[in-house]
Amino acid sequence: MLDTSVGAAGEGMGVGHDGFITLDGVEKVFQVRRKAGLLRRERHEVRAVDGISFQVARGEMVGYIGPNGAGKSTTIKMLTGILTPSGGRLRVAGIDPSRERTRLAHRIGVVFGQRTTLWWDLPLRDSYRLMHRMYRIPDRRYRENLDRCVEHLDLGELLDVPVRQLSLGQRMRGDIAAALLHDPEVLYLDEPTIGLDVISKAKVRQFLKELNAERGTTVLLTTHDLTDIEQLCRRVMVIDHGRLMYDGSLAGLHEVGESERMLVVDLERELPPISLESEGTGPLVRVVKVEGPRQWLAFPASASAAPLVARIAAEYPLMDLSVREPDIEAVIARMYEAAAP
Ligand SMILES: Nc1ncnc2c1ncn2[C@@H]1O[C@H](COP(=O)(O)OP(=O)(O)OP(=O)(O)O)[C@@H](O)[C@H]1O
Repeated sequence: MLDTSVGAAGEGMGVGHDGFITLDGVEKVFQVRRKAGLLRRERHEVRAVDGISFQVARGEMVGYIGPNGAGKSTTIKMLTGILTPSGGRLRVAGIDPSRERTRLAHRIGVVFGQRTTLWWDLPLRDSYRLMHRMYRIPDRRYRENLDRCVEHLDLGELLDVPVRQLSLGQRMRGDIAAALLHDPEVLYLDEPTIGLDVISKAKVRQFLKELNAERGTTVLLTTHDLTDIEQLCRRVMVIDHGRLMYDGSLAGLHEVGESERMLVVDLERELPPISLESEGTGPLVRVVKVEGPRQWLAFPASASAAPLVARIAAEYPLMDLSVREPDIEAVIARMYEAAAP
């Protein structure tokens, strides 16, 4: 197991962030029973979160990533008070979530991408009205917040549609609005862009950026999409097997993992492999595959794609181009390899 905070120098090392959200040695152990023979079942422990400590300052937007089963959702559930930690100390805005869950609920918003907090049979509008009453949101504030969400999340045409009839992407936008109607100071987003098309993803990200800039909302974001992190978070924490493995910048994580991003280039015609050299440093890209007019070029994930795109556009007959992020599992696997003796 790697040490915690393998992070990049300087940024976001888990120190120096005053603690609006504070975790100190937090643990969550589940007791499960599993089959051990035809009739016998034995008890066994799952350490979903295994002694995690970090602080998030007010107004920060932090990515919280890791492979499946790493302990991300369990952490978020403890931060909302849904689950009680088995050990350690946890505070959100000075509140112990599991002891004062209702008081905390007025100050936080939560979006679980895989599940909805909306009423399945009701149109969005009615779900929002119920929240208006539940959270006792002043009328004017409610209307302003709803208008803003409707505009930025494109909900106008969806307000009278029952939630069960919405697509996953539409439902997600509806859920994000629901989490924001009461002006939460902290927003937990668990896979908020899952199932969204490229345009909806861009809209949601833009909206979150504005929310953070204008209202200073603190955001903890769990995602499998590294582009979410790249565009929203200066700081990323990586969790694996319930432990904090890294706390720093995304570029730093790519450096530690020596990961690569991929340019997928569509040329006007079939051509020999693209070659981009730079004086002194040698090749800037590595051609991984050529299939007719399409070429796949790998480059270090910590480098900027913009100058490479500009060079390709200037030197080759370019039709189309996209950038693919490395997946989180691959980055983490390389992190382990890099740390192995
Ligand atoms: N209620 C529960 N009872 C028993 N085990 C659980 C429970 N909830 C989670 N776990 C286990 O705890 C571990 C962490 O799960 P968690 O859902 O927090 O992971 P995750 O990082 O959110 O994963 P994913 O990306 O797949 O959502 C997993 O091994 C999971 O099976």
